[in-house]
Amino acid sequence: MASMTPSVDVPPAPWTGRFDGDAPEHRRWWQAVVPSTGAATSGSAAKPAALIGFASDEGVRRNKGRTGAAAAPAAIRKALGPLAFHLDRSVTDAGDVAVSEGALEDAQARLGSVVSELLDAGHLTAVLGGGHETAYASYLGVSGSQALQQGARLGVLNLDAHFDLRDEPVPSSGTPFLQMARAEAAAGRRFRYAVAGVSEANNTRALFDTAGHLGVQYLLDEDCETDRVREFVASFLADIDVLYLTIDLDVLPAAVAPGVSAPAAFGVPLPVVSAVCRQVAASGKLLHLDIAELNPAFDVDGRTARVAARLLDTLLR
Ligand SMILES: N=CN[C@@H](CCC(=O)O)C(=O)O
Ligand SMILES: [Mn+2]
Ligand SMILES: [Mn+2]
Repeated sequence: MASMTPSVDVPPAPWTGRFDGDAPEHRRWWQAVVPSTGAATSGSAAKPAALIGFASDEGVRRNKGRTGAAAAPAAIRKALGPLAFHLDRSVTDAGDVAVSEGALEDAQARLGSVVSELLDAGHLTAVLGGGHETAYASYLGVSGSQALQQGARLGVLNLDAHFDLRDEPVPSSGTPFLQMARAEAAAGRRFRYAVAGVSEANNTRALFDTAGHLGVQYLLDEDCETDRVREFVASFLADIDVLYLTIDLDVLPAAVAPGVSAPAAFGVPLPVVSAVCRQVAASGKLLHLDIAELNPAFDVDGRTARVAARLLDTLLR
């Protein structure tokens, strides 16, 4: 008898999409995804993937942004459902962790526990955010996993127009990577953090200084041409054992990703972001990923949700 993974607030709901038939050659995501039992079961060689939603607006609200990201997990599942399923791995849906009445820290801790548990059961975990406060919850999950406890060197790669290294009294969508830096220092580990797509115009001198002090490796949006990003990512991957990839959809140009809190005037082109996803997926080092900052209230005909779904499909190949 299948049981729900403990600690989620919203159990997995049925997926929907176009129906072309029951045979394997007709399969789409909505027909392939099964509700999570917490245990990893896979008939194929690749690790099974587990999707977990983080229905959170609280980080963006605290960061003075445009709220609406709590509706993103459902919007991403809706965009993924009709896509043709070409994956070599099985995919389970663990449902959502939700933030209630401003209790962000509690929800981040709970999502962290769910992620650790799914990682330790042998899954490739993928969180559907939520604002970028999702990243600190992801980090809690990754840092609590057996892989890290056993000494694996973690790298955090962020595709984002922003550093999200704000030094604020209250955690938000603007602070997750400074929170990680402090937690890694407290654990006596080196914080390996790289950001591709940083917009100089949208990060203050103070944020660049913090990045400098922390030894953050970054590439500006204007320098994100495919070969250069490929080299940047390859050199980051060379120095780590396991990767946590986080995609803030505002790394993309506003025309491609209008449904975010802070749309990018410049942005990194989708083919470049997609190439990074393929590179990361092929590296064998991807431990965990998340996709953050989708805001369906500002989306145009589901454009941003479709991009999120397409990138997830690429990453889980
Ligand atoms: N996740 C948030 N990132 C940005 C938002 C910037 C903005 O709202 O303009 C930040 O805090 O820097
Ligand atoms: Mn951003
Ligand atoms: Mn961000």
